[in-house]
Amino acid sequence: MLSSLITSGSIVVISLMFGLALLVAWRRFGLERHAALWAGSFLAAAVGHGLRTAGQIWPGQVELFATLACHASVASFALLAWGFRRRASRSSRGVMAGWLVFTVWILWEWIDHSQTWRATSRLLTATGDAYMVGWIVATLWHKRGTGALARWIMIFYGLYAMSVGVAAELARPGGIISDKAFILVLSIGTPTGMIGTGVMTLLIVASDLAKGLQQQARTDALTGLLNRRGVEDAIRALLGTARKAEPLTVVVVDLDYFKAINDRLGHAAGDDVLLRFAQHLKTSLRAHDVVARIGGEEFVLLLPQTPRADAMALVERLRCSVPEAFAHDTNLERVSASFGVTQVRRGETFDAALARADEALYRSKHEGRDRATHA
Ligand SMILES: Nc1nc2c(ncn2[C@@H]2O[C@H](COP(=O)(O)OP(=O)(O)OP(=O)(O)O)[C@@H](O)[C@H]2O)c(=O)[nH]1
Repeated sequence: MLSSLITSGSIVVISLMFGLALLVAWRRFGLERHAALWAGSFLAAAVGHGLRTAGQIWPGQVELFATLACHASVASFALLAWGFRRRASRSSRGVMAGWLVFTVWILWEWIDHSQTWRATSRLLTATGDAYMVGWIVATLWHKRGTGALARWIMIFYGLYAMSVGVAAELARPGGIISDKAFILVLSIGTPTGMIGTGVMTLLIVASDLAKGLQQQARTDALTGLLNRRGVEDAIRALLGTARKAEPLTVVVVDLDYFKAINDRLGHAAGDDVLLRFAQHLKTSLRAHDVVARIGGEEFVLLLPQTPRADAMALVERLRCSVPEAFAHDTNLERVSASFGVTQVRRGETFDAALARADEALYRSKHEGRDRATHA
């Protein structure tokens, strides 16, 4: 009695700790809703195992507590699966439908209260848990990294849920194993599965946070384009192909007399022009071209597989389209941009190519702006 109280009490503490850790992470770091659902999953598990513990303390109510614990277990797995579906932006209808079916079914067994209701409820709970794990594994099936680790942990958890179902079946009154043996399976498997899942969800949360920060570090906050660090990463990937003799063009673009826009209309209007200009660049280029903002009103374009003649034709079209893009805005005088264009040479660093493109841009500015120069 004491040892089983200690076991179920420890499971309550473990699930509470993971639930609270996820809840705090969700609130503190402004995480997406799936983290809250996972926190809910562990808190529901804590409630479920709390009810089991309560059943041991008040044996008179053991059946009521046991059936409520079955509901809490299915709810816990359903919330976990719901979190995974949400994180992957996939529909949770299958999870919800399963949750409803198993809840009603377990409730029905309780109301029916046949001789075998308890064993059947246990079997239903284990099947419901395994069904939810099935959704999680299916959601993670093609994921790499932490997704692959999570998939394996969940496969083991699913196998464990199934073994609980089998044990429940074998422990039916008159079955070949005792109720004690069934409880033993639960006491070993549940804390193991709980710790595995808890560590896994926290790892996923940490890895999502790290990815978000990396993304932020590479992104320009105003325009959402890549920033200087982002473009350096992009060029590193592209230079590999440029070395294989595919022409890679670097273009530096700078808005003309931008200071005058700021001075006349204010900084917010200047920001709006930068944002619209960024969108114009993005929509004017091909999907595999790279657009980045590396300074105040200075942008960089990387045009892979684009030889000099094609690059100059493209840049010329772009240059002519800039005043048109702002023509409808009566507050603005003619908006134009200057361009410096160059090809990345074999074995050359990005900084060297950028410096040459900058020199070409300087010449465009010096020769009257609203023009493109190749270097
Ligand atoms: N609104 C806004 N202005 C910025 C931002 N970053 C830099 N600037 C402003 O951009 C202006 C750039 O001015 P200059 O370097 O003289 O360039 P310009 O007026 O465009 O002149 P040319 O480039 O020679 O044609 C400065 O007034 C900066 O304060 C920004 O994020 N938002």
